[in-house]
Amino acid sequence: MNVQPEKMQPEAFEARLRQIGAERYHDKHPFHDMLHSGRCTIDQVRAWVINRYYYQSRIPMKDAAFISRVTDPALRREWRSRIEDHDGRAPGEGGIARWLRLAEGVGLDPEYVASERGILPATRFAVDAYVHFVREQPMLPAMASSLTELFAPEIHKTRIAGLLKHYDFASPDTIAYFEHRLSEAPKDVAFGLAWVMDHARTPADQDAAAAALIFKTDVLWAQLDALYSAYVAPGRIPPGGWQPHEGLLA
Ligand SMILES: O=C(O)c1cc(C(=O)O)c2c(n1)C(=O)C(=O)c1cc(C(=O)O)[nH]c1-2
Repeated sequence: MNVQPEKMQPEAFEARLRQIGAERYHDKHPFHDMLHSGRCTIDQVRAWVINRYYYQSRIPMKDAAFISRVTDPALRREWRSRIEDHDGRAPGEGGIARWLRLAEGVGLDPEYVASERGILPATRFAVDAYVHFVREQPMLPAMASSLTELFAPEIHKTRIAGLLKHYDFASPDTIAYFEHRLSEAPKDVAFGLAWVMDHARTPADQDAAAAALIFKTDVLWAQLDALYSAYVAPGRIPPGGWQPHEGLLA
């Protein structure tokens, strides 16, 4: 006789999702250790800022892809604040503009950074995979893939403290991006988690949500692996990758 797998109770299911973060979130990546403890050179910080820009730039596109599939106006209304958080409501506002202020703070020309030149191939592949995932997968895994943000406030706090302590470029203005995320991310993820808990109605749904979260931790991890390989060890910058003298402020 076939034994049907049992649906996990809400507490156990949430614990399963949190365990994925505990084991796989990119706060454990050695590049983050270096960055937060002041062991990055300025060029390694610049490489991170340039590559991470690509992630930032694609987040509102993936949220727009998500919204484009939503039939419920209430869910669209809820989700669109994510796009506004990144794009702002006027030029110069929002997360992308704040990221470009960080770019300037580390001595990079924001126009160079926004041009997306010098992005590592693996960064592009990983980030594009996230956008495609959200565009193509069923709504439940698409939503669940954003739940890495459950773990983001802790890393943002560590980053704010670490950057302010160790790097001359760090000031409340240059790192304002992270301060804003401290209030934006918990609001988004509280909604996303409640929605996933509510809509994961079968064991297969729960498995799909967990797999989506694992996929997303891979998206984040792969970006840091690419950065580490190009700019830390072995220090092999792939063709087209940013070269440390490029894109600097005059
Ligand atoms: O600095 C980080 O470690 C980090 C991680 C993540 C994440 O967990 O995906 C996001 C962010 N930052 C972030 O700033 C952000 O706007 C964001 C949006 C999303 C998403 O999946 O919708 N993740 C993240």
